[in-house]
Formats: sequence, C-alpha cells, structure tokens
Amino acid sequence: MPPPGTRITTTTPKGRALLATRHFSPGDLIATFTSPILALPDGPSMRTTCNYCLRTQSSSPRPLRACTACKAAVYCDATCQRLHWKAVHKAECGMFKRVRANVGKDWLPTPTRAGGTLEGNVESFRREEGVWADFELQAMAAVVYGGLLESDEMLARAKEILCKIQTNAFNRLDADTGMAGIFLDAELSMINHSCVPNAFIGFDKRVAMLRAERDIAVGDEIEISYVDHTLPKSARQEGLRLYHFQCACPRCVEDLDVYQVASRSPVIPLNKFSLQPNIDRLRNPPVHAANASSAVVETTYKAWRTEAASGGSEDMVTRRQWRLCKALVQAKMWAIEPVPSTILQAVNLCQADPRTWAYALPLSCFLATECEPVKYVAPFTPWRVKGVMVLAKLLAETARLAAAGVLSEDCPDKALIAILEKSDQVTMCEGMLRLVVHWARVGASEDWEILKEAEDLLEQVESLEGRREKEARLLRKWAMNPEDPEAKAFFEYAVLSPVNELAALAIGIMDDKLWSPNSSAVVKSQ
Ligand SMILES: C[S@@+](CC[C@H](N)C(=O)[O-])C[C@H]1O[C@@H](n2cnc3c(N)ncnc32)[C@H](O)[C@@H]1O
Repeated sequence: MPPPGTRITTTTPKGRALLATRHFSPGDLIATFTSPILALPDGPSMRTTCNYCLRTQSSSPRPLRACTACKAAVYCDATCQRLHWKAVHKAECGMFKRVRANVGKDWLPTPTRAGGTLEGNVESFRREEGVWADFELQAMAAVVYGGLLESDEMLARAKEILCKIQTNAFNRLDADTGMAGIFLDAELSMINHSCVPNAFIGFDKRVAMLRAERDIAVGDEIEISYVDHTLPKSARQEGLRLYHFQCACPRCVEDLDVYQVASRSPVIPLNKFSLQPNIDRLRNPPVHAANASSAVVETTYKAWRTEAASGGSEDMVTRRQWRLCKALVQAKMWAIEPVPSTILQAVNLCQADPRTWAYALPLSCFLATECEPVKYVAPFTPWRVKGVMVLAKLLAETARLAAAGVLSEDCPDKALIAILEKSDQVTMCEGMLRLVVHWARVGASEDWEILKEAEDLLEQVESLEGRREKEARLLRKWAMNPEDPEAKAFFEYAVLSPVNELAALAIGIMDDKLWSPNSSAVVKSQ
C-alpha cells in the first residue's frame, strides 16, 4: 500500500513511480517507513554497528556486545538483541556459526529476504561481467552457508535477490551521526531517481523518513536522488550505472552546474533564515562561468580522484588536490566539486593538529556560506544543518580558548586572531545553534543526534555566566522573526559579519597557510 497522500502509477521508461495525491510543502514529512524488509549493517561495519538499531560503536553509550552463540552480530543492549532475534537473528544465527566453523571468520549474511515484487534489473546485471561474477560468488556463499539446497534454481533465486537489493536498498552510511548499513523497504523502493530531486530520505535508527525538499503539487512524481547529485555529471552517471537507466533530469540533459540549478530553485527565499541570507546572490551568483566550462569541471574532478587514489599522505594529497582546483577557484565557482570536498578534507586535517586547529573555523565558515547553500539550497537538509553545527562547535571551542586567554598561543595567524578578538564568539555560537535547532526540527526527526546535541549546547550557552542578556534577547527575537528590523540588524552585525570576515580568509589559508614549509603553522608531515 502506498503511503497516504501518494499513489503508485506506471510510467515509461521508469516503470512504477510514486505520485503525490496532495500538496506537500518544503520540509513536510511525506511518509515514514518503519518495517524494512532489511535493515542491516554493511559488511565492514558488521562488528562495529548494533545489528538492530544500526548505531555505531562510536555513537553508542556502551561497548557493543556480541551474540554469545554466533559471536558475529553485535548489539548496544539487551533490548536491541531481543528485538533483532525476533526480527531476523533467530534465522541467521546458525548460519553465522557454520561460517565461523568453516572459514573461521565472521561474514556478512547475504540477505535472504527480499520482496517478490521489487525491480531487479536481472538481465542488465547479467551483462555487467564483473558485477555478475561477484553476484555468482555471493549467491554461492549464501546458499552454502545458509544451509540451503545447492541447486541451479536456488542459486538463480539468490542472484535475483542480490540484484533486487542492489537496485532497491539504500546505503544509510552517515559518518556524522555514526549510522551505517543498508535499508530495504518495498514501498520506499517505488521512488525513482532525479538529480534535481523534490524529496529526500532521512534515517533514524530503523526508520526511514521521506520528506519534501520543495513544494510538490498534486500529480507530481516524488523523486529522490540515488547518488550525490551535486557531483559532476560523469561521477553521477558512474554512481547510477548499477541502476541501469539514463537519467533525463534537467541537470543531466542541460548539463547544469550547481550554480545554475541553485539559481532556479524555488526554495531560495528560505535562506533568509540562514548564514547566506543574500537571496540575490543565490539567484545571480557572482561567478566567472566562462572560465570553468563543464569540460574543465570534468577534467578537474577526474584528476582529483586519481590523486585521491594515489596513496600519498593525507596532507600531501590534499595539497596537490587543491592545486588541481585552481581553475574553479579562480572562476569563484567554489561550490563546484571537488572544491568543497578539498576544503572539507583540509578542515579535518586542521582539527587533527593543534598548530592548525584554529584554521578549521574560517574554512568551515567558507563552506557554510559559499558552498553548502549552493549545493543544497533548502536550509533544512541534513547536510546544511550539519555544516552549521560543525561551526557552532568550533566557535564554542575558540570561545573557551579566548576566555582562558590562550587563543593566540594556539593560533599564530594575526588576521584570524584579530577577527576573533573583536567578535562575540558566544553570541555567534548561539546564533548558529538557533539555526540548527530551527532547521533540524523541519528537516529531521526530534530524535536526531545533531538536534539533541544542539539543544544541549544551547542550554549550556544560555546558562553561561557573564552572558549578555541584551544579545541573547535579540537572537531569540531574530529566531522568532528573522525579518524583524532590529533583530535582523543585530544578527547581521554580531553573527554574519564576523562569519563573512572569517570566510574571506579561507582561500588564502588553503593557498599558503596549511602547507608552506616556512609557515609556523603547518600540517603534520611537512
Ligand atoms: C528503486 S527502483 C524504483 C522503482 C522502479 N521504477 C520500479 O518499477 O520498481 C530503481 C529502478 O527504477 C528505474 N528508475 C529509477 N529512476 C529512474 C529514472 N529517473 N529514469 C528511468 N528509470 C528509472 C530503474 O530501472 C532503477 O533501476
């Protein structure tokens, strides 16, 4: 049964499709999917992820405990273990024991349940030689270790199931919230792909939530993106290869870049309550597009990926990758991949070294103002909210160092210190947290880890001694009504202005500060 407010229809060439039978506004929850056919950790995460709720070891309050019988499946507590036993583990525990006895290791169960009506693209997979050979091996293993009768029919059935899983299951890897695994639901699998999606899926443990990303009118097809739709065309096509169709969305057909797609987005005005409230700038981005054709984008991205696979030290690879981005950086097309990914890598490198730690802040300001709002125009998308939360946490840390009078000891960059010293970092942090709390409630569930983290931090900031009440009152007023003239002017002065000043340092930091052998702030292996 399709969820209320939707119906399933059949179209050419997509097959079945989910249509809206009522209007959905941006952020509306279209449906929740609570009874997946499969919700399993993926292979590499099996021993480090609760096999029931899919929480990873790093986000679990307790060490994960293994099932005492098979020693393969792990759980965060007895409740998860009991529920998983009832849902699937009683059928697979014996299989794991056999695998352990025969090959001496834990092994990802090839799932043996998949709805009979799912699209499998079996004939197309059969033509993909490497993939098909892999499926044959996996099917054989599933039959042998599942203790099933080893017949041609059984092997064919196992391969068909693998095709269905590949075509329909969602990879729910989420490093930020510590969730990993695959999720397969028969109704969710009716949703087709577009690189300009009007909806997106969020996960909370074993529940998937389908939300509108923009207005969806009665009769519109509901479409999500199966891949990172902000990547260049060739990378998107590579990601879609195993789904066996040619994407005919406007991004693919007209070969639009992220700026062109963003400038047409109907949800641009929502950014009035964001770190990029300059709506005109999103509609008419100040980029030099003529200097960065799609051929330049593709060549840059391919060279960047080759460099990523080169196996050098992370900082040297990132340095070389940054050089490869030169044409895009000069064209001010900073939201086009691989520029944002390279800056994000640099943020991670900075955070790992006390000498460069403070540089993470301007780089993250740059990502949150120049890159993310173009890649993901709706400010409630989890990717946007997470970026603002990273900034809030960095500011909480620099504010603590500043209060202890040790900020300049840790950071030798005078321009950066000057901006931080004249800014009220606590107010900046509080402004970010109000954005996170507001948008996380629109785009995610109340149980989202990031929302809880933001609420906790906001409570701590609100109870800080010496916090100025007038500033706090204006931020509260701004969160209630971002158009209120007094509150808006205050937010621009106290939050946006220092954020933009910090962001303006980012390109210089990427060019010189992180890798120059003469710099006093260098990343590790220089
Ligand atoms: C998860 S299923 C979606 C539901 C599917 N249409 C069905 O009838 O079961 C994925 C498959 O749907 C088809 N599909 C999804 N998006 C498409 C698109 N934009 N254009 C053409 N086919 C698409 C492809 O066959 C793909 O492998």
